[in-house]
Amino acid sequence: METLEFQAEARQLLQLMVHSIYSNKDIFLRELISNASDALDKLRHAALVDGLEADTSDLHIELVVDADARTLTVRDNGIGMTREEVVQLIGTIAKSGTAELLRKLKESGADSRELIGQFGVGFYSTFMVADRVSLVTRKAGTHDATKWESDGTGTYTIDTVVGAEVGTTVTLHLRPADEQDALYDYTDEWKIRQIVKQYSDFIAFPIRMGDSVLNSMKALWARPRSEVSDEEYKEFYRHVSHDWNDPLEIIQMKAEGTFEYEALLFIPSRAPFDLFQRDGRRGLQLYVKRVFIADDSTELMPDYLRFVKGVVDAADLSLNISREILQQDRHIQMIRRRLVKKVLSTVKDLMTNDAEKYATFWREFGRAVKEGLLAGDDNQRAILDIASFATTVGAEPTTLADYVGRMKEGQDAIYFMTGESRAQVENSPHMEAFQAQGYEVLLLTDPVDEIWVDQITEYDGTKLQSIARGAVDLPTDTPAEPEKEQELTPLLTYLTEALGEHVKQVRLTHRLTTSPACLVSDADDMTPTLEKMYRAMGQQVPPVKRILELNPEHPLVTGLGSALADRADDPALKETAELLYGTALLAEGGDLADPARFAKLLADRLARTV
Ligand SMILES: Nc1ncnc2c1ncn2[C@@H]1O[C@H](COP(=O)(O)OP(=O)(O)OP(=O)(O)O)[C@@H](O)[C@H]1O
Repeated sequence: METLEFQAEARQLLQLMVHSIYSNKDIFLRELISNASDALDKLRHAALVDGLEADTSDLHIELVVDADARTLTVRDNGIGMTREEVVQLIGTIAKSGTAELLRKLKESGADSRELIGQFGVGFYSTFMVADRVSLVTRKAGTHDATKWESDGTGTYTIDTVVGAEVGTTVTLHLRPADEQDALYDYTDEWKIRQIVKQYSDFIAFPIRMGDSVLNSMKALWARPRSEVSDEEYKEFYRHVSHDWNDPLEIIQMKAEGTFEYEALLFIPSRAPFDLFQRDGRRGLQLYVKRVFIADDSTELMPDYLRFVKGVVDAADLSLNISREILQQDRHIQMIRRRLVKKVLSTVKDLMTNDAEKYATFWREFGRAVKEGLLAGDDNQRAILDIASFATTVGAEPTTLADYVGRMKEGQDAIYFMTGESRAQVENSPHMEAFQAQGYEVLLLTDPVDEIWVDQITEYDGTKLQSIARGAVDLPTDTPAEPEKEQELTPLLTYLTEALGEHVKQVRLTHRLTTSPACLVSDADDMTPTLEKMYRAMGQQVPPVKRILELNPEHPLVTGLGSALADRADDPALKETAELLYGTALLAEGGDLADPARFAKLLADRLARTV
């Protein structure tokens, strides 16, 4: 026998369990049954697809209570675990981001129940009700079994045993009941029946206690919506999603005819912590005629809808279909297309009928959904229709349709600006004329925004126009004064030369009202934020020079123009040019290439004025 230590994160999580942050302790049984059900699914699948030799004739879960010994045993004849798997799966928390989440959990205190829902604490929840837990498991296709035991503190023991059946048996040595603390007597058969009915009725395998079967085993997705209670849906959602929170929306679908399938999908009410992690949990469960085929089937949902959870039950697929074939299967592709359309149209309905739910949806998942704008399929328009964006008009996000409805007379484009934060974009000099003349501008600050605006140039016939790229002419601009501007031509030539290292062109603009200058990207060039993003991803991108635009009304600009006419060879001119460029960069929140030099130039100049 060996004594091993729990991994640090696992120990922390266990401690939280022992000190029971869940007010509802009954759920430990749901977790154990859920694991058992998964193990049974896996065994059936392995027998079917991988040709594993195993007895799958009577897959079931068995519950045994012993009031005298104060134990509750949950046994399944599913796939089981090897010794390595026990150490790996039970002794550690493999999921990335968990340490981070645990830290948050500690800090937040009150909110911990919601947060912990994201772990799916699974097996460890047994320590809420038991002071000792033992697990004996034998993997199908192997001979020896493994016995694991722990009191949920720092260590566990592990041993090889012989003579066990294939499958897993978990025995809980129950703590004394304490109903005031919602710790019930889990050797009470009635209590067990009630918990199973409440949380695990839909489990597809019989859950037996003595001679009776405790669950109805009805596939929830196959039952008409009117017959299923909200509670049942919620429990099922928890089973498929491992999310503690209630779903935001339930979508049920049924297709008959040449290709039949049923689907029960859920839109969560919260983004999982791993939504933007590459190894995050994603995909739907796939069944064929009620038989579980695969978990995490990413073939059924595009990546940008990776947060959608649920089950698809297809009638006409082969039971032993492999992952590779799934990806190519015409039927699967067709189902996927329909599911996507349905999810998008459901969100659209929320938009019209339940603004609050829609707002929650977009806040939690909008950033992911916008990735769909890059997917190059025919759903671009549908995604734009359900998207909303921060705007200079009010604190609430707006849809593109609403924006278009508010456009000013003569305005022919949807104006937007991308950047790293709302504050940065809102205060950027590019915004001045738009603000002054009352034009609404969308504030796009998600990294993905930088990319899709490059590919999508219009919405419903109205052009999308960045206010920080290319030349912008506002319909209400005051007409230019050609003579005055002509006077500045030598200055433009001079500055283009003097700042050649930093900018590709210097020109006049009407977009500024108070600032002397700003920087804009050429219509086809990469924006500085995008440049930064590529660099952060480790890609080599050559620095892109931008265009310096000057406000012909600003005294600094006109003054510099006259100074150039009077004393073209004054070295101070070049320094002023550099300061002008530097302030334009700072004003938009950019980074100076040589901050020390800028600071010195500025300090010298200030010294001369005090
Ligand atoms: N009865 C069982 N039979 C076979 N493997 C099991 C069994 N119970 C647990 N496991 C394995 O141990 C892993 C960890 O289980 P645990 O309940 O802690 O988390 P989980 O089921 O992966 O996810 P969640 O934490 O969301 O419940 C499972 O993923 C599974 O591989």
